[in-house]
Amino acid sequence: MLLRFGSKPVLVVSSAAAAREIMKTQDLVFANRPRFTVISKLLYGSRDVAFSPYGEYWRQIRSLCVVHLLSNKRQIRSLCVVHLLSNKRVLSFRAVREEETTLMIDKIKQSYSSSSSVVNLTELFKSLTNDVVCRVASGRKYSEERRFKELLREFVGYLGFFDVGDYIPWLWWVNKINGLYGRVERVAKELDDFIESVVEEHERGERKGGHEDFVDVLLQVQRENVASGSPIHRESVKALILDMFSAATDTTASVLEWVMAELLGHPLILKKLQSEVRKIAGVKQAITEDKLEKMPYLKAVIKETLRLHPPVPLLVPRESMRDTQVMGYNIAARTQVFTNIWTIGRDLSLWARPDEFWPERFMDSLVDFRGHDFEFIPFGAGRRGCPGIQFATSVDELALANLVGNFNFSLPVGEELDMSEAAGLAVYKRTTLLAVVTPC
Ligand code: HEM
Repeated sequence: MLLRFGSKPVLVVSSAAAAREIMKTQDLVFANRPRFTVISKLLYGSRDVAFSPYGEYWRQIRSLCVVHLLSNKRQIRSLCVVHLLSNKRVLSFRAVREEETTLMIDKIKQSYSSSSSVVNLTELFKSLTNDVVCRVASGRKYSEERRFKELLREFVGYLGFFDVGDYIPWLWWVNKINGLYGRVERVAKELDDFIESVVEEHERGERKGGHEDFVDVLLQVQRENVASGSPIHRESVKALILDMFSAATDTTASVLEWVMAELLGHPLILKKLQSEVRKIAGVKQAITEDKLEKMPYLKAVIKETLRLHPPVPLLVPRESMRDTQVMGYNIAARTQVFTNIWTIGRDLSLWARPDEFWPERFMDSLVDFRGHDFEFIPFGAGRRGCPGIQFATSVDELALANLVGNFNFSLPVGEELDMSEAAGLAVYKRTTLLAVVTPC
């Protein structure tokens, strides 16, 4: 569907065939991101990976995050072989994930042994993902620093904000007058102070923590590039750290929230999942990652959740870099593209019983979310596809296995399951997910 929002042409893609055309056949043409005023204020002029325009700078910082840095190019040359988000690197943070998952399980045990057996799962999942991401990114948790959490929440909220001035340029003043830009600048400044202190702490070598974290690696690469005469800007380092915090936390937590909501609404599926997990790992055991490979139903349950509740339902917008044609329609240069994967995931021509939560559809099926099957692209696809797939699925699978392996869940008495969604960059349940949790 081709629309016009003010002065901007906007293409909304709602079929797997059109998504394939945009993210595979013409991936290069649509590899740009539109420029958004609010995002630019928050992310140092879009110096991060997710919102930076397509080009040499984006290629460099993305490869810094994803592939090893052994390029012959002068700009970002490095002797260190790092894969910040590569499978190998993600595996190296296994101990962090296992420790934090065990802490989450202990918190639940404490709650039912002390007062109430009703647990706020939404809060628990946000804390888990926040703690894992903070430890991997900066070597420590900030659970006690409430202001940081509030700032991050405001920051993520603004990332999903629709700014009328981006579409109707002569209305640019509206959000200046109503104070929005002022609030955004205040959040950006406070977050910058915080991230700067994290970076300085690393530079002074004051950080305690066993493993080399994301900030260590970025600073190491920065030092090497200063030596080779092509420095990475300080603001790029800070934008990349913010990308980690914002792209990883809410998306990963939202999957856990939706999967548990679906399981509470489908007790037979929950039972089937529990029996798979307990058969492989035993009852009330701390489940380690090596066991997950033997749990195909668990993986199918997570896939089915991503199909029905993709955390980023319109993907991150793309922009065409030149005039082109998509499925016979003329598309002008600088057209914004939103891919509606929520609709594609429920397309009757692609999925049997599309509105039903039915994980069995993924058993013995080769359909996967890695960007090759365009009927199922919760992480996007192509050049701009999500580099955090392994990171997110490792956290979610481990947490889910431990939850259903250790506990039984039901809805609190008198509570109805509310499956409505709240708007935002990552789509959460509109209401908090509460559950009665009892030992199995
Ligand atoms: C369930 C969790 C997650 C979901 C559903 C998700 C989804 C997405 C989507 C839809 C995109 C845009 C893809 C496109 O334009 O084709 C994206 C981009 C991105 N994601 Fe994720 N993501 C998740 C977790 C993560 C994690 C854990 C990280 C980092 C540790 C991460 C880092 C990024 C980055 C850096 C980009 C921008 C890539 C670029 O523009 O080159 N994501 N993600």
